[in-house]
Parts: sequence; structure tokens; C-alpha cells
Amino acid sequence: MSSMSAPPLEFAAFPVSQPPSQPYTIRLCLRLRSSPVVRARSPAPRATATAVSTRPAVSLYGDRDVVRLGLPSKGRMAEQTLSLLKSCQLAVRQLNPRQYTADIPLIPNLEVWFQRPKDIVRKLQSGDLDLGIVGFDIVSEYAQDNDDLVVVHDALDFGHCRLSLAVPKQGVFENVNSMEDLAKMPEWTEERPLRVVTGFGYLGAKFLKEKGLKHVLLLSADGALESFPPMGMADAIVDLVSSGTTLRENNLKEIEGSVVLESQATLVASRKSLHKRKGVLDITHELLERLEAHLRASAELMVTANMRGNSAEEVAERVLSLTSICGLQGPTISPVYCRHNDKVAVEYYALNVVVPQKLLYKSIQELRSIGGSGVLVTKLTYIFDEETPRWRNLLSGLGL
Ligand SMILES: Nc1ncnc2c1ncn2[C@@H]1O[C@H](COP(=O)(O)OP(=O)(O)OP(=O)(O)O)[C@@H](O)[C@H]1O
Ligand SMILES: O=P(O)(O)OC[C@H]1O[C@H](OP(=O)(O)OP(=O)(O)O)[C@H](O)[C@@H]1O
Ligand SMILES: [Mg+2]
Repeated sequence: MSSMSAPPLEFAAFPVSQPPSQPYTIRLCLRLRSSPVVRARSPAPRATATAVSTRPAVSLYGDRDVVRLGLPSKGRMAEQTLSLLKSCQLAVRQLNPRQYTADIPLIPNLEVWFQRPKDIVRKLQSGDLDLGIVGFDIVSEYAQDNDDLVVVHDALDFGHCRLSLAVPKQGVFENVNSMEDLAKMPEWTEERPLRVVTGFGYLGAKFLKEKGLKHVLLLSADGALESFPPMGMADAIVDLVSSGTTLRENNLKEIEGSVVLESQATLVASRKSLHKRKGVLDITHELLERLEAHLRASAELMVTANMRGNSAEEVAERVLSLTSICGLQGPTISPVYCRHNDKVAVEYYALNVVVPQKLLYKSIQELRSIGGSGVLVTKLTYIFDEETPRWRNLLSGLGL
């Protein structure tokens, strides 16, 4: 668990028109950490002999030929990202675990950079990265609805979680079961607003405004948020939920309509890079094809079985009568030739069929019931379709 960032009022939602010391009602005009308002509240720096700039590093967009992919350097997404790429034959080669750079030998013109998830989004926006794998929550929070970033694959099938508001189960919230109930509570006033702590200032503020909450003070922290209400430091939280265990263990509950956003890992790209940097579009195409084909394949298994029969058609009739087996286009049935009394004969047919993983056992039982034997089951690496709709959508979104 990471520690809380201090101070929690970093993006307190005070109105622009009033100084922060006055009573405030949320107007949802957030000042993020490095905002002028926050800086204006710190004492002015003393003049020193050396001028030190604290501006963010500035990139020179056009300065490189190599394409850059940002991957999470830490946290729960890091390992799963590498393992997904490995399953797509795109193993990442990192010479030293402390190095932030690596490569994927199969794609020569690609550099991998390990970064914190939010920095992946920021660097995609600044042009220092071209592609990245990061949770949709982070994309939505840090890209803030502008269209510099393009989500190339929105469902990489790991890092599933939701961003949700939660309140204590007991006390004033005991009978609060929906966002409407929360918005109607008389307890929250200009003088005593509902204090909501979150690491998602942009999404949190937008959501609370959409839900019609009037008197809200948004507080910023980025770890162990579930401890804030029991410690009396906040009334509610907006945080990620996966199994729900952390909420439950801290006596918090989600309420109806409290989900801000559903999230999982995504492949994102910089729109500008897709348009302008040589090689980005081709690499994106290859990554997308491999990821889609692999994810599709990972839900299926290839089943091979021997079937006794008089003809391929007769075997096909029996197989197609089964409910669990239909294959991608239908089963492939081919004769198995063997020598019988010096003559080549066909007694068996080999059946090849792709079966959904969850129907495997049922298919085996059904195959046996129609005379199937010697059943082999193989994992599939890829199922490539003719063209991925995501690629078509990407091109049309780019106007290509
Ligand atoms: N409980 C969870 N279950 C599944 N996925 C999660 C969960 N919490 C977060 N995620 C996803 O994983 C991403 C990274 O979360 P993680 O907790 O590893 O990093 P972090 O919160 O930024 O860092 P840290 O927890 O080390 O402060 C999140 O942005 C989200 O997409
Ligand atoms: O619903 P659950 O499965 O219990 O998961 C939810 C918790 O997971 C994340 O915390 P994390 O472990 O990343 O710690 P953090 O608060 O320090 O980020 C998230 O911020 C929640 O606290
Ligand atoms: Mg975390």
C-alpha cells in the first residue's frame, strides 16, 4: 500500500472566484497538483544566485526514428502486461531489472520504456511515447477527454476494476442506498460540504457534478483511501474496486449508480504519432492483430478426435447434431488412411474442431457419445480473422 500524499487539500474544489479560505461549494473547477492556485498558496521562493527551472521536461517531437512503447514499470499491471506480450510471441528483453528501457526482439524498430502508468499517458500526450499499455482508468483521468490519445484496443482482459464512490455502511449513510439518496441528504451544506477523497480528481469531480451533488469538497490522496472515512478524514471515497474486499473490510459500501467507470488494460497510442511518425502505424497494426488474435484464441481450444464412420459426410452429420460443437466455420473432417490386408482403407475420420474452453468437458462427453475416441486437446496461440474491426475503426477515426 502506498502512503497518502500530503497535503490532502491539493485539489480542493474551491471556486475560482473565491479565495480558498472562504466557505466553498463545489464548482468542479479542479486545480491539480501543479496548478497555479496551489502554487500561489506556497510561500514565494527567495531569490538565489542560480535560476533553477522546475518546468516539466520538454520534448523535441521530431527528434527520433525509433518507435516507443510505454509499459507499466510497477504495480499489479506490470507483470501481466509482460506476460500478455510474451503469449503473443512479443517477449520483452530487459537486460537489467533496474533499466527503464528494453526491447522486443521480434519488432526491431521498437523501444520499450518502463514508466509509471500515469506517466505513460502524460508522455503519450507530450510525444515522448507513441504507444502504451495502461488501465482505462488512468487514460480517462489523465487524458481528460481530449483526443490526443487513441484507444487502439479497449479490452486486453486484465486489470479489471471499476472506479466507484463508496460511503460508510453506518451512521448518517445507513439509509443511503443510491446516488439520488446521497444528493438529497440535508447534512451537506456550503459550510459543511460532503468530503470526498480520491486519486481521480478529474473523473471524480465530473461524476459528482453529473450526479447533481451540490455541496462537495474534493480531497486528494493516492493510497489507502478506504481508511479516510473510518479515520474521520473524509465522508466518502472515489476509488478503484475489484473484488470489493477492501471496501468490505473497512465498513464501506457502494451504492446504486455509484460506478464512475469500468476499467481494464488498454493499448493506447498518440494520435499525432499515428499520423506523423514513421513506423508507428505498422507497429500498431501488428500489435493489434497479435493481441486480438491471441485474446480470441485464449477463450478456445482445439479438439482433435478419431471418429469411426462410412464417409466424411456421415461423420459430419453425427458431429453437427451435437450442441457443444460447431467450430469457427464448422468442423474439419478428414479421412485417416491405413493399410488393411495390403489395401489402403479408410475406417476412421479425424475431426478437428475449435471449442470454447468453457464447453470443453461437455464436448468431450458428447463426442464420446457419438463414437469419438483418442481425443487430443491443444491450446491455441492465435485465431486470426480476416480483418479486425478495431483496425478498421482506428483507420476511420484517423481519417485514413
Ligand atoms: N484492485 C485492483 N484490481 C485490479 N486492477 C486494479 C486494482 N487496482 C488497480 N487496478 C488497475 O491497475 C492499475 C495500477 O494499479 P496499482 O495499484 O498497481 O498502481 P498504483 O495504485 O498506481 O500504485 P500503488 O498502488 O503502488 O500506489 C490501476 O490503474 C488499475 O487500472
Ligand atoms: O476491491 P479490492 O480487490 O479489495 O481492490 C481494491 C483496492 O485495490 C487498490 O489498492 P492497492 O492495493 O493498489 O493499494 P493502494 O490503495 O495503495 O493503491 C484500490 O485502490 C483499492 O484500495
Ligand atoms: Mg494501487
